[in-house]
This record gives sequence, structure tokens and C-alpha cells, in this order.
Amino acid sequence: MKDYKILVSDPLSEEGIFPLRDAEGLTVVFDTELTPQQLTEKIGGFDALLVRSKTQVTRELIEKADRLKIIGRAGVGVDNIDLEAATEKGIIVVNAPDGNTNSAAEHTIAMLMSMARKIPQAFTALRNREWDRKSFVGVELKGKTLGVVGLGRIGAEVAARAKGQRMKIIAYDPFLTQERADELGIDFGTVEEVLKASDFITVHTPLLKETRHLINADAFKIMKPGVQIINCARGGIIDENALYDAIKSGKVAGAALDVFEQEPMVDFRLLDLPEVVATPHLGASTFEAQENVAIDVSLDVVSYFSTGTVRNSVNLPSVPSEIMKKIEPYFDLSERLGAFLTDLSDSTATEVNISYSGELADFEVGPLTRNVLKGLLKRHLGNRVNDVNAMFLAHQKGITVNESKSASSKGFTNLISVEILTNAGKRKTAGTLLNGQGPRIVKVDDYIVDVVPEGHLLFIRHHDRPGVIGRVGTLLGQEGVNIATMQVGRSAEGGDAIMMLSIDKPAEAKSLRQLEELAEIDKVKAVDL
Ligand SMILES: NC(=O)c1ccc[n+]([C@@H]2O[C@H](COP(=O)([O-])OP(=O)(O)OC[C@H]3O[C@@H](n4cnc5c(N)ncnc54)[C@H](O)[C@@H]3O)[C@@H](O)[C@H]2O)c1
Ligand SMILES: O=C(O)CC[C@@H](O)C(=O)O
Repeated sequence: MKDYKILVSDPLSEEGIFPLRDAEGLTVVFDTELTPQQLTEKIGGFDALLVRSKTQVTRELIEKADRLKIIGRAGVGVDNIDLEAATEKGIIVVNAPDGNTNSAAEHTIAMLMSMARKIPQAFTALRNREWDRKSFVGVELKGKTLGVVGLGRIGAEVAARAKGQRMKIIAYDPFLTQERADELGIDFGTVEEVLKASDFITVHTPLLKETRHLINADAFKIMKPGVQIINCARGGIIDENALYDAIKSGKVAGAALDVFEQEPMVDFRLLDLPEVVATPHLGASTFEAQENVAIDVSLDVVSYFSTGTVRNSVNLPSVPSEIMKKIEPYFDLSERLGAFLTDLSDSTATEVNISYSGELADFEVGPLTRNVLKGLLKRHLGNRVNDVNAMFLAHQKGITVNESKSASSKGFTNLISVEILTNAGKRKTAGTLLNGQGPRIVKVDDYIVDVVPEGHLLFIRHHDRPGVIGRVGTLLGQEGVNIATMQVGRSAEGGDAIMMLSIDKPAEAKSLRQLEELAEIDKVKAVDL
């Protein structure tokens, strides 16, 4: 192995990085007190950067990182790394998704119990020489309902441990199925059902556009009075201002927080409330977890420099160049078809069937399948889904993926047909690349359409009656939403029909509801591509 320099800019377990120390040709530099400015000045001299959650690997930093080939995140969340910038610059990002699951789950249970029995508050009083046995009366966990929002690795471990406390568990996760819930011996429901039913609520999702302020003022309104809430996942999933108000109003009886909207913390208001217990992002701070995650990222760095392969890539495109040239033009279309079907569906896929016809049948289509899956999964899993891990994540989420090829061109030079099976039924679409005109969606369910898969789209299922199209146009017009293009398809005159509209700006939720209230309309779905 040639000489590579590795910068460790956050405190990582010295024991855990032994694979780096043992490998020939690698020089490891620990410099964990650098300011962002100092790091930016220094980064140009390194081939690898290892971080935890403190170092912000921003676009500005990456732009200066001209030698950098790999970034290792010793932990799960990669929200402190600009993945897009890293990918654009061809830098592989790896993480350590499993190494701290146990510690984070144990910390969550510790926080739950500390909060329920007011242990930190009682200890603080005792330390102040106050023998106060009246102010710290807690509540039992036994028989209470714990709502788990996000039942991934950590959420599932927390649920299993809370069952040991004789708690009832109800969970929401877009990938949770009846079978999986039965297997875990828990109930499942929508987010609203979970929030309404729970005495304690714990969140374990990544921080994404969809999960930012998932627990907000409206969410607190539907919770039980006296609910207690835990966040050991990511600051920002709970709206801290709304939490403050909900505690002050008496609606929320306790909050246990390990993570905050801004870290290191700058707004300490919540900590002034006696109902709050908190730790400074310590979920993964155990010797075991730190060693595990340091070993995992170090092994990947060594493997990358010695063989060019990694296990836990978050962004590595792995397509041989000769195949790449032939199929690259279809990457974007395939991803958009996946995203389109997710937006169109009321439920997540349990099975995905992808069929390639025409000239595509001659190619290795695995990378296209991964792009379809990427589009399907990204809506729920965010940017950590990429070409490399899309198939793995689909399998992990219990999704069966089938790929088939057919030489018959079905009237198109090339065609990608995608069908998903969900608990709410089957949805289908197909797309093609029109010579010189770019990508098109040419089929939605059983209807033939011709839609450019980009921007804001509206899918409307309706009954073919005179005046429906006019009413849709009028209603959207009243809301200031301009229709750029419209496609209509129907099964038969007077039968079931669909409209596909491309609109210049997203329609408000209120307009979508009003459209759905029209007698002739069955379903309205907004799609953003
Ligand atoms: N406090 C800490 O030190 C610490 C330590 C480890 C991990 N974490 C954080 O904990 C979180 C969970 O980590 P993990 O390893 O279990 O991740 P994971 O990917 O295994 O699980 C996340 C789950 O959230 C689900 N999800 C996505 N969007 C959702 C939504 N809108 N509603 C409900 N569920 C949704 C996903 O389907 C997935 O199953 C991450 O944010 C991670 O960064 C924090
Ligand atoms: O590095 C840490 O201690 C925090 C890690 C944790 O937030 C994670 O997402 O893995």
C-alpha cells in the first residue's frame, strides 16, 4: 500500500483504530481540537478523514480537500457530512451503522427510567444537602404504553428492552409490516395513532426533511395529558420551542433529551424546567460502542486503500465504466420512476418488480434496478440510500425485488416498467428515453400517458364526466396554481380515468383536499420529482 495520511478530527477510540496502526503505509494524525478554519486549512494534506458527530464536513471543507479519498463516520448519522459534495468530488463516505446500536438503545432506556423516576433531579437536590422525598414522586413503567417512532436498529432494540419492563409497545415506521410487528410482539399504527395511544414516546428516526419537527405543537395537542417524551436520535425531530410550551402548559410531564437542535447547546431554556432530564449527546458514548465504531470505519479505510472495496459505503457508485457508458443515460429515469411510485402510493412497497425491454434487455441492468430502489427508498430513508446500498436496504426493509428482461420492445426502443406491491394494493408505471427528447413516463397503472418526469406533478384518479377537467383547472387557478401540461387517460367513455398535471408550483394541502372533495374525484396525489 502506498503512503496515505489519515486525519482523525473527533475523539475516536485509540484502541479501535488498531487496523489503521497495523497497516503498512498509513500515517494517523489525531487533531481533535481544530477550529473549522484550521481544519479547512489542513485538510488538503490528507487522504482520509475520520469523524464522529462534532466535525462538520461541509461543502467548503470538501472543496479544499483535494487529496481526500474517503471520509469515515464513526457512528450512524451522516448528517454532519455533506454527502452530495463528497459524492460530487468522488469521495467515498463510510459509516459504522451497527457498532453503537446497543449503547444508544441502553442510553434511551436509561433516560426513560431517569425521567420516569426523576433520578437526576433527586440527585441534584441531595447533592445540595436537601433530603426531599416529596418532590420526586415518579410513575411506573409497567403496564404503560411506549410509542416508538422509527423502528429501525435502535428503535427495535429499545422496544425489545421496554417489553422487559412490562411495557406495551406501539410503533410507527413506514417499513413496519403486520408480520414484523407480530414477530416483535408489538402493535403498530400511524404516527397519529402512536402519539394518541402512548404514555411515553421515544423517537428513533434519522433527521430528514420529513422528520424535522415531526413532534411539533400539533403533535403535542393529540398526545395524552401527562405524556413523557424521549429523544436520543437527532435534535430537530422534536420542535424544542413547542416542547417548552407543552411542558409549561402541563401537557407534557417529562422530557429526556440526549440531542438538541443546536449542538453544542446554546439555548438552555429547556434545562431550566424541572421536568427535563438531559445528556450532551452521549447515546453512543460507551467504551464498547466507541471501540466498535472505530474498528468498523478503520477496517473500511484499510480495505479501501488496499483493495478499493468497502463494506459500509454511504455513497459509493460501483459501476464498471464500460457498462456505465451504456446505461448511465437511464439512471435518472429509473430513480424518478421509483420516486414517482412512492409518491403515488399510500403505503410502502413489500415487493418491487422491474422489467426491462427493448435495447435495455442486452445490458447489465443491476445499476438501473438500484436506481429504481434508490428513488423508492429515498423518500423515507433520505440521502443515505445510494447505488451501493439501495439493494441491501431494500432487503433489510423486507422488500422483495424481482428483475426481468424482455427483448420485445412493446413499441418503444427501450422501456423500464416498475410495479410495486404494497399493503394498499398494486401500483405500476413505465418510462422510456425518447430519442432526443429525454425521459418520459408513458404508463401509469393501466393508462397510457406522456409525462416529463420532473417538477411538481399532480396525479388525479376520477370518473370520466363532462366538466371535471374544468373544475380541477378552476380550483387550482383560484389557488394561483398554473397548469403547465395536462394528460388525461380513461378506461372507457364514462369509466374510470386519470389526469396527470404538471404544475408550476406545489399545490397547497388545502387545495389537494378540496380537489379530493369533488364528487367525481377519487384520489389526488402530489408528486415532486
Ligand atoms: N444519541 C446518539 O448518540 C445516537 C447514537 C446512534 C444513533 N443515533 C441516531 O438514532 C437514529 C436511529 O438510528 P438507527 O441506527 O436505528 O437508524 P435506522 O436507519 O436503523 O432506523 C431509522 C428508522 O427510521 C425510520 N423512519 C424514517 N422516516 C420515518 C418517519 N417519518 N417516521 C417514522 N419512522 C421513520 C426508517 O424507516 C428506519 O427504520 C438516527 O437518527 C441516528 O443518527 C443517535
Ligand atoms: O459520535 C457520537 O458520539 C454520536 C453518534 C451518534 O449520534 C450516531 O449517529 O451514531
